[in-house]
Amino acid sequence: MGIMYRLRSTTIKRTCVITITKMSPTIEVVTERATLGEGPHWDVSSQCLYYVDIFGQTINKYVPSTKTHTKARIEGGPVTFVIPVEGQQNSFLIGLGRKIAEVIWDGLSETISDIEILVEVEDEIGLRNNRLNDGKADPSGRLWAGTMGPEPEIGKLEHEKGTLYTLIGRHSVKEHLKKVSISNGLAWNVKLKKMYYIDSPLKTVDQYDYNLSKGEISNKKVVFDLEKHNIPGVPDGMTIDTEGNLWVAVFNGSRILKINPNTSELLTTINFPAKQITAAAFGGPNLEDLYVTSAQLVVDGQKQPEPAGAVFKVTGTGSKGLLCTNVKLP
Ligand SMILES: O=C(O)[C@H](O)[C@@H](O)[C@H](O)[C@H](O)CO
Ligand SMILES: [Zn+2]
Repeated sequence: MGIMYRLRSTTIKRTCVITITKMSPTIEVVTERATLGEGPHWDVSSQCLYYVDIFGQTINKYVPSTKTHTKARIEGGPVTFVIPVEGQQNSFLIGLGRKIAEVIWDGLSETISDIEILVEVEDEIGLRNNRLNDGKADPSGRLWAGTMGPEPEIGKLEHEKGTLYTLIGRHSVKEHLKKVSISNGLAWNVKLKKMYYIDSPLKTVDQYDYNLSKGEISNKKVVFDLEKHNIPGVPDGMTIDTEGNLWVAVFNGSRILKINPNTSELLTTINFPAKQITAAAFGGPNLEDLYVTSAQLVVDGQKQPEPAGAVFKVTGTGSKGLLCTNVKLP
């Protein structure tokens, strides 16, 4: 964005030349179509994007430099997130139904080479049809992941049955929020000591005070309300840029919102040729490319046309992302 002023300094009168370069992001489809693409994570060391197809039950890798896409199928339930384990090649934490597991994958084969279940949550009567959803590592590498209630048909959800957890030991979790409906977007601002969180059906983006060393949240405050802005759909995944602005995917809203959580302002909207936009992550050599996942879920008998389900690469947003943190196994 170039703003240029030319001043005639000798007099009070001034000539002002203002050049405003309007931001014009370009959107490109970079992968084949998933059923429910989710959880994009940029891995700096390998310069590639990892993401999941929740209902396709795959973990996926996209390498921009060679434009190659590989995936491995995992049996045992919906695969809800995939995050590389810090310092351990080929090792990832995944959400698998109600389980958190460590898998070993070389990023090339169509199958994983090993899996170890670390924890199973909500294994009690009344909660067994829940499943995990979004998961992310906070800036210290601590895993946060939450669940959602049963949704036998898309859009017909049992509300307030989920919980938001952190992984505090290799085989144990700690509860942070109960009565969550669809645990979704997570982002952190270390400088401001905030965590941002989305429980989709609330249609809000929430902020919590965040104690990074203890991994504790408090003091909920709504920082953005989609209904107040007449935005259709529900907020899903999100990511944060270097200026502290949030990039929120809107499921059933065909868009990404760039919002300032400190002023509650809507700064930019990017529209996509797919309705079910699920999540976003900055990647690329300078963390300036925004990778956006989407879905092609059939809602009310309606199929989502091409390219729904693909991963989109957005260039020219004028923003730069914060690093996606890999997970540190406790
Ligand atoms: O994308 C996600 O985060 C979740 O898997 C859900 O939000 C589903 O998309 C939704 O439940 C469909 O209705
Ligand atoms: Zn999501």
